[in-house]
Amino acid sequence: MTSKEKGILVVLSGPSGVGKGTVCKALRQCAPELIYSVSATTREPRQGEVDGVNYFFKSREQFQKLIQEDQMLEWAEYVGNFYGTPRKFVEDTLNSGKDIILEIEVQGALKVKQKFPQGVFIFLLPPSMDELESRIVGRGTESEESIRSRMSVAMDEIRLLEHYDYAIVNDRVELACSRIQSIIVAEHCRKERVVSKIKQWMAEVN
Ligand SMILES: Nc1nc2c(ncn2[C@@H]2O[C@H](COP(=O)(O)OP(=O)(O)O)[C@@H](O)[C@H]2O)c(=O)[nH]1
Ligand SMILES: Nc1ncnc2c1ncn2[C@@H]1O[C@H](COP(=O)(O)OP(=O)(O)O)[C@@H](O)[C@H]1O
Repeated sequence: MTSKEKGILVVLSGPSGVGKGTVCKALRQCAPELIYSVSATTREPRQGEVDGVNYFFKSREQFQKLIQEDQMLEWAEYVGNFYGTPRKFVEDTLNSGKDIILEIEVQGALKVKQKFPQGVFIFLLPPSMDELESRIVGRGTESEESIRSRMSVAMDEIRLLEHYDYAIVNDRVELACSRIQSIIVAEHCRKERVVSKIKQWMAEVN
């Protein structure tokens, strides 16, 4: 009997405006087999965002209830709002052998790392801090106050890069995308991932 390999949990973090959402959207085209975790948040939907697709939009009370019921794999407060990863979807996806990507901020990523040290942690960097600011401003979704808050936490986030396995500069979306794909392919080839299978072969031979 062969036991099913679990999927790989990939965490993608990076400061606001670096292009996480854009790169994930591009990844959906070039890596359709990758599953995306949809987070819950208390922030207001932006224009065009759809409940259940971009986020599960929740009131603070609903969000607190999810935490109390232990339905969150991790959660964090970011610039005045709560964000969290629904636990069951992640666990079910990994158990079914599929890879899943979580696009989450650094505090949450560190909590995930405690629970899933075998996860793959990727940090997306901007080509420069000036370019980061132009991207947040250029997106046109944030108030001046929100832009200031996001820029002020950006350096603190980048300081936590040491906890990640990989750093990718998002200079061009297609390049960032293919770098992430390459990382996932390489992680699938890690010898640790096939050890259990080899042990099983050995047991069958003996
Ligand atoms: N910890 C945690 N962070 C999340 C989650 N979902 C999104 N985030 C992060 O929350 C931050 C703010 O997200 P958002 O309001 O969509 O703003 P944006 O990053 O400027 O597009 C980003 O760093 C996201 O990666 C989650 O489930 N958990
Ligand atoms: N490689 C890139 N080059 C130029 N602009 C980019 C690049 N990646 C993303 N952008 C732009 O930067 C802005 C912020 O991207 P977004 O994906 O919303 O960032 P995040 O999800 O990290 O907050 C968007 O207007 C997007 O079109």
